[in-house]
Amino acid sequence: MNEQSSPVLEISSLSAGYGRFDVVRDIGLSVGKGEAVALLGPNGAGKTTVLRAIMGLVKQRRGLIRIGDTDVSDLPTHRIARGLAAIAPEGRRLFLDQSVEDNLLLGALHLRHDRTRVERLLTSVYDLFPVLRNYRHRLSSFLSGGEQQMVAIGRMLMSDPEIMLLDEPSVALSPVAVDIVVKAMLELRKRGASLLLVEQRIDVATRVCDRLYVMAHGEIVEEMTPEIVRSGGMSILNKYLG
Ligand SMILES: Nc1ncnc2c1ncn2[C@@H]1O[C@H](COP(=O)(O)OP(=O)(O)OP(=O)(O)O)[C@@H](O)[C@H]1O
Repeated sequence: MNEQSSPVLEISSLSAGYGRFDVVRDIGLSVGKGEAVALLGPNGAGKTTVLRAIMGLVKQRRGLIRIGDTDVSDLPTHRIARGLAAIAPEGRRLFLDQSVEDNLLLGALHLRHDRTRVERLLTSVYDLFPVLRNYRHRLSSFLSGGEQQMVAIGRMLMSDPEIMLLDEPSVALSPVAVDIVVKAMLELRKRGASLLLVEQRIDVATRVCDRLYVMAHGEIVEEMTPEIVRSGGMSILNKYLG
């Protein structure tokens, strides 16, 4: 993390899970303002659960989650989604029977009384993904997987959040679409966004992020930088990722 900036997201001693079971335990991590951080790990390690806990989507959670100056540990999802955190979830979760623009506007529901701001945000999404401007009135079901991922990222941007959470945005996409998504994340970084990216692809995580946390069996087991990965850390990552 950039030493000068105070973290935009700070998690300490987080345990969370479903039913009676904690699937993540004693998680501590931070994301600085303007920083991009990756959560890597094998299937079932608990990465998505950490993102869901930040959004308040996992009922059973203990520990501290702070976004900016706000303790969100006990806040309901609809409060967190009002500009504190937003997620581009695994599987995208679009309303496929709705147009591209209607899906985007769903991200800005809490801003609907500020039409100027909503228009500005829409413009910024269409500048990031120009193809969506052409498809704005098209049903989302007619889009390719890559285009649907753009809508999911765009919907996240529409809430103008302090921290953006992306859950495996590269999964099941063509190489060309992965490249577009990576370039979009790099552009978001240029715009000053703070990102927490769940990834299985080490190449995507190292291209986009300043730091990488590795999760296994519900715990954070390593923290490294892309430089460390490139200078020998790959063998450590392979131990966990297979
Ligand atoms: N809604 C749920 N109810 C019960 N258990 C769940 C639920 N969602 C996830 N789990 C379990 O929690 C554990 C962690 O899942 P999670 O989705 O957080 O892992 P992940 O690291 O994101 O993996 P993947 O890459 O496969 O998505 C898994 O054992 C999973 O089966």
